[in-house]
Amino acid sequence: MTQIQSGFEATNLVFSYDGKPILKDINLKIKPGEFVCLLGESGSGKTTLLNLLAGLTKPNEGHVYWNGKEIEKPSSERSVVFQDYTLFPWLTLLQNVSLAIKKTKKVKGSFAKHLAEEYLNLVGLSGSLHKYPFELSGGMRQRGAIARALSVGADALLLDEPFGALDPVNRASLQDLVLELCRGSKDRAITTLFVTHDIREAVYLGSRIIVLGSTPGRIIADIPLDFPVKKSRSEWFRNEKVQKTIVEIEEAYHKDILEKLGHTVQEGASI
Ligand SMILES: Nc1ncnc2c1ncn2[C@@H]1O[C@H](COP(=O)(O)OP(=O)(O)OP(=O)(O)O)[C@@H](O)[C@H]1O
Repeated sequence: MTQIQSGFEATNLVFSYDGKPILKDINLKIKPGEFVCLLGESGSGKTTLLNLLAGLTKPNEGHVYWNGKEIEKPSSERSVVFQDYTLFPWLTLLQNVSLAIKKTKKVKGSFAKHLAEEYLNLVGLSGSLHKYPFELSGGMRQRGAIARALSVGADALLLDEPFGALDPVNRASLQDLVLELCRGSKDRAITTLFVTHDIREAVYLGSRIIVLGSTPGRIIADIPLDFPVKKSRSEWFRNEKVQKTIVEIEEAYHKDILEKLGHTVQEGASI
């Protein structure tokens, strides 16, 4: 069955590991250019959902589409960035990114190198092209991973807690970089799914937030965001609307916990 909807679409998704239900009744559309942050407590199935959209896993029931075509396997159209740095340790930054370009775009080595340099410049790593991953800080390695993910021409970026291991300063700087790369350009809208445990990070980055409740994972809140333009970070976080949204999301978590303890919560109730 082919869907005409572009971007991501998941319909009636069910997923289990060894008979244990992990995701249930997931119906989700992510429009081209949307930046969706996925929150949910540990074990709620965030990585599993990301893997399904990446094509790394297949659903037991239901369908997952990218630009109207059923997702059967991973594709360079949808790049993934994990928390653990995934650069090849035996290659320099430049070689890591060039190799990805050569493999996916089938271009000559010299052109791949040129393109790789452009992407590494874009993420602020022009001074470290010939360094090996072990010579770089965690933040620099994640910049490299983002450059590599984008350099293959991906239209979708799937990021799984990419900044979870970074200190607050590096984390803030990487957040702004991702915002600029994914949401900054009108010419090339990158559809993004960003998994995080950090509500503030989700609110800062997302154009929409989805919260997964657990056992089994299902969508318990789907919140579109429309905030003022970000100038000063601290000022932005003091904004009343921003603060109200952070509280609303905390309440969604709380509601899920109440439900698990046996309290009645109306199905599909909005928060
Ligand atoms: N390969 C696997 N085999 C069996 N069970 C798995 C496998 N991968 C994940 N699980 C289980 O599936 C459930 C969901 O895992 P998943 O990693 O998707 O959750 P998560 O929300 O991303 O968690 P976290 O926030 O801790 O990363 C967990 O109970 C986990 O133990």
